[in-house]
Amino acid sequence: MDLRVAVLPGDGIGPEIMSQGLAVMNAVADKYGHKVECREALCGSSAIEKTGNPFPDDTYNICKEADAVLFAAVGDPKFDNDPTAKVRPEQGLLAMRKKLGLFANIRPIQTFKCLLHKSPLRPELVDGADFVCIRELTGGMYFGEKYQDNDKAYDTNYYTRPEIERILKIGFEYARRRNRHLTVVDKANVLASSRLWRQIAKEMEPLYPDVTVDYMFVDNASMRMIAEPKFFDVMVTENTFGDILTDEGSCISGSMGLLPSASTGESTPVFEPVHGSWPQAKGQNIANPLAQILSVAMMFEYFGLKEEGTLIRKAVDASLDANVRTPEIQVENGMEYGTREVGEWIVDYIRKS
Ligand SMILES: NC(=O)c1ccc[n+]([C@@H]2O[C@H](COP(=O)([O-])OP(=O)(O)OC[C@H]3O[C@@H](n4cnc5c(N)ncnc54)[C@H](O)[C@@H]3O)[C@@H](O)[C@H]2O)c1
Ligand SMILES: CC(C)[C@H](C(=O)O)[C@@H](O)C(=O)O
Ligand SMILES: [Mg+2]
Repeated sequence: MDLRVAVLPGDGIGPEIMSQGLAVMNAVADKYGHKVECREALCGSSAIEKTGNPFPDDTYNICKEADAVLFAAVGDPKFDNDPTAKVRPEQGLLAMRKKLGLFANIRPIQTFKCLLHKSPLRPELVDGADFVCIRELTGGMYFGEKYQDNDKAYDTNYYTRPEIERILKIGFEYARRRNRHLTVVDKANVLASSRLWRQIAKEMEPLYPDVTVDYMFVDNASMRMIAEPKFFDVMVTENTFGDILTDEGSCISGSMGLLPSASTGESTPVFEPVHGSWPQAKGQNIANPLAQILSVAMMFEYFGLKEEGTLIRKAVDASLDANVRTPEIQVENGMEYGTREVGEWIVDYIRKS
């Protein structure tokens, strides 16, 4: 297969983890005879510095013309610490999602046997936990009308029926392909937007008689995820709740550096870690590259290249089993491996497989 991939390394640890993601992608492509053509583009803080725009038109065009986008992370403390800054790196990520129509963000939460004890939860609670959060990605408070002055500010949690229907459809269909259990997470006891979500979900239920649906308030869901993560199979929720719940989900897996995602919808899909640019770790070679590498696996799988994805997952499992791990999931008194070394080990494993 010929693939054109737009590469957006972004800020902070972004370029370091992206290098490893690309090395793995190229190793897999070589092995299976795929031709991958990469074009790198600016996004986030580095794009603001060079162009004044966190998602320049050139970047948009490169993404639009590509078959897939590999995105790392954006964000910089100079903006995080200045709430008055009007132009912000994260706007680049949001603009990319909106302009490409990427309304469905697929965030799998999985566990790795050898990392069970790295979770702050008891190993028997997390052992076997495996669910997918389908996060709505182009609506809600992130994109509703906003206002801010010195005395007041608001964000509007705006959703329309078509926006809700299309993401719920993805949730129902995902549940069908898994264990047929869908949890709709909302705050329908308080929010009008959530009540519309719940109303539409109930209307759609009869179309999927084989799927068991339950409705859970987001505060309860955040507790249940920790108390009984194996309860969940597929969860579908709005933009803000999905953002928060999936960071919480990393505690089930054992590290933020383990969660990949796929943002899909109307145009070029984007494959991106759930985590951010972790600016404190920039240049230290300590960031876990696995979220980025597993995002590459999701990219191959998206194009129907199942074996390629499986090989990456096998290589990742093998690296963890061999204790080739970044510091945050390192075994006690184990050898230290950096971002680069973990990536190189995985590339080597793929070449030798
Ligand atoms: N998708 C994105 O680009 C994205 C996502 C979240 C946050 N951000 C931005 O990133 C910046 C930092 O935000 P934050 O500190 O809230 O979130 P963050 O995800 O960057 O980091 C939070 C914590 O997660 C852990 N972590 C993150 N990535 C890791 C990795 N690869 N390996 C190991 N551990 C990892 C670290 O302990 C870190 O302190 C902010 O500017 C924020 O806006 C960007
Ligand atoms: C950086 C930020 C805009 C982004 C979001 O909130 O969607 C991030 O937290 C994520 O989870 O991808
Ligand atoms: Mg987030």
